[in-house]
Amino acid sequence: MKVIVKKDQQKASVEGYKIFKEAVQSGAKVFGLATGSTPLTTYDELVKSDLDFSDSISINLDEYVGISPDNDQSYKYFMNKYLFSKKPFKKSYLPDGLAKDPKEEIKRYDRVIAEHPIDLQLLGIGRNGHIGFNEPGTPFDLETHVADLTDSTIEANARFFEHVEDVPKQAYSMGIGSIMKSKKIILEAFGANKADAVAKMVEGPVTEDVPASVLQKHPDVVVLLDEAAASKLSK
Ligand SMILES: N[C@@H]1[C@@H](O)[C@H](O)[C@@H](COP(=O)(O)O)O[C@@H]1O
Repeated sequence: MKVIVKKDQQKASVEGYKIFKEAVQSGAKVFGLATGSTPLTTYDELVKSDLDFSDSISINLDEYVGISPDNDQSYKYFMNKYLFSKKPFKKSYLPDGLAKDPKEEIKRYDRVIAEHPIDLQLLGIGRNGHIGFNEPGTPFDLETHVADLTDSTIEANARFFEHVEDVPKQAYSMGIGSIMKSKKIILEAFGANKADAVAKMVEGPVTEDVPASVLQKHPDVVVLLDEAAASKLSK
């Protein structure tokens, strides 16, 4: 794992942008994308740039179950608002939160990922070390699945909803098995409330209790941090 610490989120996001640029220049065509507040500033950098994704594919990590794409809390809505409307891709894939048959939807999404191997995957991290919606205890070899969100994730995401009861309890998530097949991975984490998860991910044992710790086993991961998120690393 290569760990890069910058003074603040803005400066770290410029590094994120540079990694996207290098990937584009070396022919990357499939980008794995994430939602949450963390990647927003990196998306801003992409939007400002002259990078062209009109011949590229994006595949998002996850989507809430039971939420329609035009609900402003859906991840589809989020991606359209912050990235796709300003920087279009040839084709953008997300799980369909309203799919009638979840088993079929899981198969469909696994096919999408298999047909479009991810060149560069962008990740955030949850306070409990989750990536995508792979919560603690999720087997490392799992592919797309419906995840039950933990109470801490529901609480963390409640800030985007009017009431905590409105936060969906389940989500489709790309599995760790698929994430680990990405050629290159950037994990971004900003703010003091991510410092524990970051220290466990980088310096702790590789364990399903801290899903992001699996990244220690991937050959090409860049961890981009601000100083607050790096504050519990030993060096
Ligand atoms: N499924 C998403 C994750 O992909 C994201 O990394 C995490 C952290 O979000 P934030 O970046 O807002 O802290 O939240 C959600 O649970």
